[in-house]
Order: sequence, then structure tokens, then C-alpha cells
Amino acid sequence: MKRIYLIGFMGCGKSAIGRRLSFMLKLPFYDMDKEIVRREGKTIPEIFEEHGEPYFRSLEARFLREFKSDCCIISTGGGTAINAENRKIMRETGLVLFLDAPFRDIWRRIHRDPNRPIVRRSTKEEIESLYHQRHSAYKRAAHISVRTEHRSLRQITEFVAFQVHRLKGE
Ligand SMILES: Nc1ncnc2c1ncn2[C@@H]1O[C@H](COP(=O)(O)OP(=O)(O)O)[C@@H](O)[C@H]1O
Ligand SMILES: O=C(O)C1=C[C@@H](OP(=O)(O)O)[C@@H](O)[C@H](O)C1
Ligand SMILES: [Mg+2]
Repeated sequence: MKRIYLIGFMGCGKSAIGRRLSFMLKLPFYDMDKEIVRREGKTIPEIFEEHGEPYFRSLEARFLREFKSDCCIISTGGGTAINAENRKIMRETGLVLFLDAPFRDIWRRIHRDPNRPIVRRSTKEEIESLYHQRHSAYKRAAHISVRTEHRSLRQITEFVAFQVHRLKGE
């Protein structure tokens, strides 16, 4: 089996669902943000502040270009799927799932989080506009879209696991 990628806007649940899915499917889990933080020895806000956003984007692209393992779950960052080369790599090396959450759920989850530099530097209106701008890139990248509204983490994880089994059986 190839890789399973979770994509979507900040706060849609990529990290939380990826971790649960890895327990459920007994597959290794990689959270791209955490891998980048570990390799750089800096937090995401520190990387943004000290080196700028383009440098962070180059680290995301390099992670995908150089990553070697198969049969694993990868939670991307909210901006990963915006890059065309990243989309191509993900679609060619795995199954790409878009966690499609409504903006009001997203905003409730992220607006007070100090670890997301894009949220820290923007107004609610700017984040909402970014949410709409990015939506089509997520749709383009994804093999499957999963609507998360009114669903618990457990329900979403079970649904994603079901989709993975279904596709494996085809
Ligand atoms: N469907 C959901 N129901 C309840 N809480 C959720 C749901 N999706 C995400 N969360 C919570 O929202 C927060 C942000 O989720 P996270 O996995 O960090 O998002 P992402 O990695 O996509 O930015 C976490 O505390 C997570 O547990
Ligand atoms: O949407 C974005 O551009 C970002 C999302 C973050 O990941 P999450 O989607 O896990 O919050 C992290 O990669 C960084 O703060 C930039
Ligand atoms: Mg995350």
C-alpha cells in the first residue's frame, strides 16, 4: 500500500486524525510540521520569524521530495497542497484525503493558537479569505474529500479508515 496523505486548511484536523488513523491502521505516522521542527531544531513560529515563510515552504517541498517510506500516514501542513509540485508528488505516491471543514469550526479551533504564525499575523477576514482561496487547491490535490462538519474525531477517523480499506479492495 502507498502513503495516505491528509490535507486541508489549518485546524481541519489533519494532525489529530492522522495520529488516530495511524493507531487504527497500525501504520507509522509522520506530521510534516513536527518533522520540520525536529530537523530544524526550531518551532514553526521561530522558522517563520527568523527565516521567513518562503524558507518554510522550501522545507515542506524538500520533505516531500526526499521522503522515502511507504505504507504510512502523513499529515501535511495547511499550506503544503498549495504548491503544484507538492500536489503532484502526493498524488503520485499515495492516496490524498482532503478534510473539508467549515470556516466557523476552523476559526473556533485556531484563533487563539500562538503556534500558527499565519493566524498570529492576520485578521479573521484575512484568514477567511485565505480559506476560500485555498479551497480549490485542496480539491484539485485530493482523491477523496471528507466533510467533517458535525462529526467527531473518532467518526472521521473511522470513515477515512473505511475509505482506505474500500480502495485497497478495488
Ligand atoms: N472533528 C473534530 N471534532 C473535534 N475536535 C476537532 C475536530 N477536528 C479537529 N479538532 C481539534 O481541533 C484542533 C486542531 O486540529 P489539528 O489536528 O491540529 O488540525 P490541523 O493539523 O489540520 O491544523 C485540535 O485540538 C483537534 O483535536
Ligand atoms: O496553513 C499554513 O500555511 C500553515 C499551516 C500549519 O499547519 P496546520 O495546518 O497543521 O496548522 C503550519 O504548516 C504552518 O503554520 C503554516
Ligand atoms: Mg497539523
